[in-house]
Amino acid sequence: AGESATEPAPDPSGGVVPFRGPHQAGIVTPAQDRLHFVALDLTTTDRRAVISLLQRWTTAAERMTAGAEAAPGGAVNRNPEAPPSDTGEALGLPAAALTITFGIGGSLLDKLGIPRPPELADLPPFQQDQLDPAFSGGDLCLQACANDPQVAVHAVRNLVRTGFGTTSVRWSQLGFGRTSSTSTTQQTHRNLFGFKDGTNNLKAEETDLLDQHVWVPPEQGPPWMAGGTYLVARRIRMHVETWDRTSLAEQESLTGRTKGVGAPIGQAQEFDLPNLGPGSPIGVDAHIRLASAENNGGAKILRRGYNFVDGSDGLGHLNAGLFFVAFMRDPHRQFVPMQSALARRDKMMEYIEHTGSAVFAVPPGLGDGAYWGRTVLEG
Ligand SMILES: C=CC1=C(C)c2cc3[nH]c(cc4nc(cc5[nH]c(cc1n2)c(C)c5CCC(=O)O)C(CCC(=O)O)=C4C)c(C)c3C=C
Ligand SMILES: [Fe+2]
Repeated sequence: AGESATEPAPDPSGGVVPFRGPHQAGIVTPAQDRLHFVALDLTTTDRRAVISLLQRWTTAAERMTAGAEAAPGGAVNRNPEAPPSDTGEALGLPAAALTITFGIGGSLLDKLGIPRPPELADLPPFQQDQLDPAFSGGDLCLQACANDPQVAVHAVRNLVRTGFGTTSVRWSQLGFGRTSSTSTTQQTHRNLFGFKDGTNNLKAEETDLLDQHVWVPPEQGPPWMAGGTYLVARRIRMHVETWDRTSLAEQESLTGRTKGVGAPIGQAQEFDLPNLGPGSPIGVDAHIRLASAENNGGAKILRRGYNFVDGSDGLGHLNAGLFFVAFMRDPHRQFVPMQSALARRDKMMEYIEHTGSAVFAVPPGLGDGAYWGRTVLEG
């Protein structure tokens, strides 16, 4: 009985996700368990230096997503008198479904004299924003997701290291538990309020809806964004201690869903459709009503966020929350109305605080031989 010794054991870490394709990986890829997100600023405006970095980043990222070291020679097989070309902490670890998604901030385009697409205009301020510049903006971003935190951190660390002299880290965020499902094959995980999060998300299998809400069509422009998407990141602190003193009934009514099953209030099962029409048992200020497509002119987004706990705040509270990441065709027609409605009316706002914000253009996926940003920088 049992498995034969010669049978390869299934790779529980998720294997290798293809790096090249029509869209970048890490968007509709089934959400991995861990995140390391970094925003960087250019330290030069020399376009050739930026192109050279993006070429080296692409090569290193493609290697690492395949489970290889960042550069040939790696951690131990090169000149012992020189620093190793890979930092080494992922030696012997599988690829763990690592994806690295690359994004460009409006500020990078300004610095290099490239016109910003209107979708990349700065977000307006929202009521109750408590944004910290130390957690906002950035010329470039790299989103590394994997099923092993060491693999995600290794990827970001080696890319940051490669960028030395051309970029510097502006801010970074670790996430430890996905709060979104991006495929119907995945179970819904829970956020730090204890609720299933990601139930009514766009899913990889809904290709028509992705074309409608996520992927930039060629006619939208600019040409270098066709097949790409825009990423909105919000670092949202959650006051979990206050939430934990709130009754279950109040928690469910604020959310608009039950805590156990995750069903819309008034329904029995998680994936039952919410009744938002006349006589609805879901409150007028419930989170899922305010964020729904019905309340936002039909707008939907692909959420791909992560829980975080960044230690404590020195005042006896966890510095915990949701690192909200979402992909969409146009932040101003999708995220902005949603967040405006939530900031104005969502009673959940009493328990949360938006402390960081950034928007990035995520160009389409790469064909053979192409490097990140080529079509933007070479015209
Ligand atoms: C502007 C967009 C959104 C922000 C910011 C946001 C923050 C946020 N959300 C939760 C918890 C839940 N959100 C849920 C659903 C949901 N949230 C958004 C958008 C934002 N959330 C949307 C579009 C939806 C789907 C609405 C619908 O049509 O049903 C849910 C319910 C489960 C689910 O469908 O995912 C929970 C729970 C927190 C805690 C939070 C900030 C910290
Ligand atoms: Fe939400």
